[in-house]
Amino acid sequence: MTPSARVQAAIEILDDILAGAPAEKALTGWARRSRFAGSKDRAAIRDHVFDALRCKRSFAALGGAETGRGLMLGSFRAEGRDPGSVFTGERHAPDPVREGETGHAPRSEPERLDIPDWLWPSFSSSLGSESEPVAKALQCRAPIHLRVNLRKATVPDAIAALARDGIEVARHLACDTALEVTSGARGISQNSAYLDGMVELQDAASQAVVAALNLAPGMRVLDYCAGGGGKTLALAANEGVEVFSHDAAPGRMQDLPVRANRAGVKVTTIETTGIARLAPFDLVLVDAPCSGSGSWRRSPAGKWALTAERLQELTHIQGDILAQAASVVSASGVLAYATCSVLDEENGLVVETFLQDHPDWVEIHRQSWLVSQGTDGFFTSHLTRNRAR
Ligand SMILES: C[S@@+](CC[C@H](N)C(=O)[O-])C[C@H]1O[C@@H](n2cnc3c(N)ncnc32)[C@H](O)[C@@H]1O
Repeated sequence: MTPSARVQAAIEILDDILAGAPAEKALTGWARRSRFAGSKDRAAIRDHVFDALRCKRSFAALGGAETGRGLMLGSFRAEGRDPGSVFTGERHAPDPVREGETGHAPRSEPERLDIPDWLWPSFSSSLGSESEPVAKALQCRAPIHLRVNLRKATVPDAIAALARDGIEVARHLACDTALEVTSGARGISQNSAYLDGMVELQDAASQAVVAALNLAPGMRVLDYCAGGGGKTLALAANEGVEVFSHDAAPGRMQDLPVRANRAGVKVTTIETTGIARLAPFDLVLVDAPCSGSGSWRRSPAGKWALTAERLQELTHIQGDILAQAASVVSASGVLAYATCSVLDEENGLVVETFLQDHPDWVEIHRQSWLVSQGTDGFFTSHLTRNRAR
């Protein structure tokens, strides 16, 4: 496909997404209908679509309309490129730029930084002087990070194995096990280091949340909101730690046995009704459902789908889960709360509400990771009972 045809395809897919289709579904639907497109075409079109979704407000302003065409026009103008070279009207190319499709420069801070107006006060008060750098980082593509599974390889061995298959990486400062892919990223899931369980795809801050837990052999640990099991596997990579995984939607953990097997670790999956029988646990990790605002680079549609009502609902859910999970922590154990959100409402404020409602608990550790520092945005807080100190 020509560069122009790829842009035209992105315009059509963006129109589907703007009409309500989930991004992945719109992309796969287009690929199914367009068998002529090769893997490089599909990858380039995907990049166009996700770049436009990350910058939907500012591109719509620059392109003059919140349509697929407006967003793609805006993307050219944002880069200082003349859209005329691609919007030619030739075969498979978008129509030439029409009079009136002039657009305008973003007129406000949140429009320039691609944050919804309603969220800007909360976003900027949560992040203070980091608001602009974080919002700008959320406009860009996310790096690809790997976690070295220390059960299967040392970090230098994993780096060498990846290099043999043409994947170059650099160590990431956020965590000892974290690597950032610097070239060859597209081959990762077919790579032998990945297939042999030496490395897992996982954001460096997500790894650092687990590394910040003082895990020691003999501990019994419950991952209360395990989801697909990314943190479960990072927990289980610690020798001698017994790991249980739970999720209110057990179907989300369906791939976990296969992933654990590949990683060479043991994980026991439990239903909600089984938790009380196995309690108490030395450590309960609550990686709570949240806005995902720290990972909007990866899932940009979430930035535009979030509403004030949903945010408030999430804070209630987070508080409820934290209270449930606290009841299965041993007397001297730790309750670790985590979100991939950058918003105070979902982070410090949830912890403070919990501590007000549970005066026998205290916070012993709090840490945040900023999107502007090269990871997803993450927050964690470690809580324990007063008498345990
Ligand atoms: C942020 S995701 C977890 C991501 C996962 N820990 C990982 O590292 O890949 C939050 C998870 O919480 C689960 N969840 C929602 N409500 C819950 C509840 N009341 N109890 C336990 N899990 C819940 C969701 O099904 C979702 O899988």
